[in-house]
Amino acid sequence: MDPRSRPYRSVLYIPGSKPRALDKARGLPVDAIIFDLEDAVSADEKDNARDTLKEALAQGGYDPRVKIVRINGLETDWGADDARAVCDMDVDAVLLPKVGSAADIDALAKITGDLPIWAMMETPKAMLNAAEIAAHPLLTGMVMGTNDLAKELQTRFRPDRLPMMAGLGLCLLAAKAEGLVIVDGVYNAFKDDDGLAVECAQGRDMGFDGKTLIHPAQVAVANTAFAPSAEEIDLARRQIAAFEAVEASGQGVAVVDGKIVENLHVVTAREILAKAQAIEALQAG
Ligand SMILES: CC(C)(COP(=O)(O)OP(=O)(O)OC[C@H]1O[C@@H](n2cnc3c(N)ncnc32)[C@H](O)[C@@H]1OP(=O)(O)O)[C@@H](O)C(=O)NCCC(=O)NCCSC(=O)C[C@H](O)C(=O)O
Ligand SMILES: [Mg+2]
Repeated sequence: MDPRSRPYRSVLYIPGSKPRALDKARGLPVDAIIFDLEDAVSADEKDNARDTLKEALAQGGYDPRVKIVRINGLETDWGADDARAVCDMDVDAVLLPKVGSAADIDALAKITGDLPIWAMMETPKAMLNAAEIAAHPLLTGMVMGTNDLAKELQTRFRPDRLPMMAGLGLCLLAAKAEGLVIVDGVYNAFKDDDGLAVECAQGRDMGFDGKTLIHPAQVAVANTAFAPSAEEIDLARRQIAAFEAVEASGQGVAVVDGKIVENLHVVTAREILAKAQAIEALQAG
């Protein structure tokens, strides 16, 4: 199944150590959840968090959201135990932090077998090796780790994210070339809805499938930003209708709102409608 056939507008991190947040997530309208054992969990809590998460997932209540567990790196004291534990959890994928190369994905797959893998793209080495990481046969998704990337690049946080653009662009190219899901990094100021909306719009325009989030208050903004708008849906329908009409008369180019519509635009229009339908189905289900 094409991993991009499901919506990924909102992808919420939930600390695996927080039972209250794990419970809260059962009622949140997010498209996907990253159950976190890495940076949201302190060293003292790591082992307990693994057990707490295992219990929460066994209880269930998270479907139909996509369920992903972010483990600690395999070079840490906890990574291998996390990876073994994930094999016994009912999840869709395992997320490996600080991936540097395709060899890191191979090392995880030795433990997790054929479970789909997602990669945190958050180091300069990952940006430079994005193509080989994306081409790994078990990889189905990428998550931008913009906090770690900023740290490694020694950049300042800027609203336009100019210092990150090269890295974001390389990962987008790699993910799109391989048909992977790719979601944007988090927006740290979780009470600033306006700033979040600006960053979501930028990510959406660049081609990200959605945004990773750290707080329930961010969900609605991301869900709106990454869904096709009513205007986009209307335009897509009119483009398809106009193109089918000219095609029936033996021509290959239609004009809608003063702009040409060719076969390739119709492909995009159909993708927009399919995405809108997938979102509707998710909300209904
Ligand atoms: C940021 C927070 C520490 C704030 O927590 P808190 O003070 O508890 O917030 P609220 O009181 O406003 O919470 C209201 C209710 O919502 C629940 N809650 C809060 N956060 C979450 C969540 N992420 N998922 C589900 N539910 C959540 C609270 O439990 C309250 O519930 P209730 O009492 O029942 O009403 C906190 O939001 C937080 O810890 N967020 C997650 C932080 C995190 O995951 N960080 C790691 C990921 S970011 C990262 O690592 C990026 C990447 O690697 C990079 O490099 O960029
Ligand atoms: Mg990180």
